[in-house]
Amino acid sequence: MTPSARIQAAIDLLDAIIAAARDGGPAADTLIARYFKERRYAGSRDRRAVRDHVYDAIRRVADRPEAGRAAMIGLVEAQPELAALFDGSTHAPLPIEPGEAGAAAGAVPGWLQPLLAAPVEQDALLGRAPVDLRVNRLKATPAQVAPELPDATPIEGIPDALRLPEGYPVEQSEAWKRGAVEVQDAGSQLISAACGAQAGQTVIDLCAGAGGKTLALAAAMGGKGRLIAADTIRNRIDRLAPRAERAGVTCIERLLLDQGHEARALAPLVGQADIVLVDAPCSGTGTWRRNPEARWRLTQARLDRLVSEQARILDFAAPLLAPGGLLVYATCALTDREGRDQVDAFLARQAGWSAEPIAADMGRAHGHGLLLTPGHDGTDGFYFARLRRTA
Ligand SMILES: C[S@@+](CC[C@H](N)C(=O)[O-])C[C@H]1O[C@@H](n2cnc3c(N)ncnc32)[C@H](O)[C@@H]1O
Repeated sequence: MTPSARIQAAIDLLDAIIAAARDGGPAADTLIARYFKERRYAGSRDRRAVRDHVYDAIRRVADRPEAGRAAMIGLVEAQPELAALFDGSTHAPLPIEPGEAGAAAGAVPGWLQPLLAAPVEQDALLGRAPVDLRVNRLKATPAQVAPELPDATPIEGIPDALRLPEGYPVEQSEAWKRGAVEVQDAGSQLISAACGAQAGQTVIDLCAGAGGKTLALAAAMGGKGRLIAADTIRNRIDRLAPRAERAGVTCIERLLLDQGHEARALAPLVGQADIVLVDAPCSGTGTWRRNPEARWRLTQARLDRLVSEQARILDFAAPLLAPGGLLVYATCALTDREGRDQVDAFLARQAGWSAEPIAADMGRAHGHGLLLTPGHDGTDGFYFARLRRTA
């Protein structure tokens, strides 16, 4: 492909990504993979170059643009050398017309800016994320892993965390293959640690997804106790099985919940749990470093739905705790509605609960919980709180 044809390919892909973001279609990565599957003539350098153009354009624009061409012309402002590639030759985009505007640059969609927690450094939300690892204590110690991953550095404040540079192919390392390390953002590791899970306890990971935090909880429990990983999406929870096998974890029970009727499957667990982790579905505003197109998908209506779903999940989570038990509420969101205010509303709604301070060397206290941000902590953005059942 010529450099100009790569620009046109990026424009075509951006058109598809914009439509998918508007209509709830596939993720950008899926669309890019499909696009190249149908174009075998594109070599690996073409693919990399097109992908870089696409993601540079996505990162630069906060509000979903009208069209791929506007997004790419916007990128020309940041990368003026691209302007000459709009030359109208075969497979190339037409020249940029005088006065033809590109999409405006920005980090956070305008409507969302006032909703983000005040301490959030908004410009840092689109930075490049490193590869964070959690050393799996069931298989190794950080000291044992260090010689296998000489590029890894420790992360202060999180004893089992290591950090590698962005894009490091960790899955090719022996340490990863034998399950001695898991890829997990340092912020996620802090949330699992805040659960304080111990061997022999009954622990429920209520929104377990593919089990990133479940595996961390299992390691903290030394692989002993009752650990239930629940979710409403079967293929997410199914992905946990091979991950648990690689990590050497055998104590996990997987539980598929029926959306809207979760209490049925959870009934035998009422009053049983020492710890329940609610890692709730959320706007993902803290994960834009890895998923910048999420900004083009989020709407006020979707945020409203997420906020009420989080409250509903908290309400069916609460009865699962034994008296004295701990509910950890977490989101990878940085809006106060999903974090601080959600916790305040829970405490106001439910009698017999109190928030506990969180002892951590990272983050900032915010309301009853802790706020982690890319700008302040170098982690993905999270909000989490520890809520104790007192009665
Ligand atoms: C933020 S993700 C969890 C990520 C996961 N804990 C991890 O560490 O990798 C939220 C999860 O909540 C699940 N979820 C959504 N609605 C739910 C519900 N009503 N009950 C339980 N899980 C739900 C979603 O399917 C999704 O997997």
